[in-house]
Amino acid sequence: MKIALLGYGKMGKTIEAIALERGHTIVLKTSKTVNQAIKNADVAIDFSIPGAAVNNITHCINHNIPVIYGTTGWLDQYDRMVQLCHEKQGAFIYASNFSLGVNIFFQLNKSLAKMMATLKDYAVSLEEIHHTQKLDAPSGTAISLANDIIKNHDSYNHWALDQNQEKTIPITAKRIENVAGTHTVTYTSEVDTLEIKHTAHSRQGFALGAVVAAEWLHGKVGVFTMKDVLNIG
Ligand SMILES: NC(=O)C1=CN([C@@H]2O[C@H](COP(=O)(O)OP(=O)(O)OC[C@H]3O[C@@H](n4cnc5c(N)ncnc54)[C@H](O)[C@@H]3O)[C@@H](O)[C@H]2O)C=CC1
Ligand SMILES: O=C(O)C1=N[C@H](C(=O)O)C[C@H](O)C1
Repeated sequence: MKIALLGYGKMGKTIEAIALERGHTIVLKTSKTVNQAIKNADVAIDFSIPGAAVNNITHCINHNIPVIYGTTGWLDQYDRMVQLCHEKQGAFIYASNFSLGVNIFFQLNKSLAKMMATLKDYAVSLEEIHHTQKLDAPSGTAISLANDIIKNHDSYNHWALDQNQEKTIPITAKRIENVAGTHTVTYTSEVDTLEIKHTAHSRQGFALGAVVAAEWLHGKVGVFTMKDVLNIG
């Protein structure tokens, strides 16, 4: 496949190495506004900045290029981009986290939330830890985990960063040098604590997942998720 890399930073470079290993060609790598060279691509993979989301996705969809979208921190525009994709019969996958491990963790989190929903003595909280260059907080993955708890546990209807309020899942975001991404979901009662945790050892898992998603999306029309790609859940 001919791949356009939108965002050629830490993730863009890791994806490039994996894509080349898997026999793909990189026809465009940009860290600025998308340019005309994108017309030669079979698929675009975007790991850039939140402020570029609407422009980059719109540009790809208008040029009929399928989009793998990994950038986090722009979800207020998600429904608008989904609508555009349907209107133009494009192809689009957004995932807050493309790694296989986290997508299994998402399933565990949903099952655990269903089990804990009847156990009113336990209070849930989330913690995410990332490297110090990260622009958004809380992480996209933490937001996905919180939203999945809200859908499956009737004691909660909101999440909030660093706030303890009624019916609200508190999320703590820590920034520590060189941490690729750690997410912990904790249920605490008077008598004990129950925790599930995912620790990324590097960016390899995110990058491999994004390339696998691009291979899967090639030739398809519609809006999909990593659940479709991995056939889980
Ligand atoms: N969904 C997932 O699995 C993962 C998502 N991410 C997300 O990916 C994004 C990028 O992460 P990193 O590579 O660590 O950041 P980074 O800062 O290393 O790279 C971002 C790059 O995008 C460039 N850029 C700025 N404006 C642009 C534009 N308009 N078009 C294209 N590129 C532009 C920047 O110059 C920079 O080179 C973040 O939002 C992060 O949260 C990161 C890891 C995994
Ligand atoms: O910025 C990062 O690095 C990461 N961002 C994603 C997120 O916001 O959840 C995924 C991963 O945790 C790494």
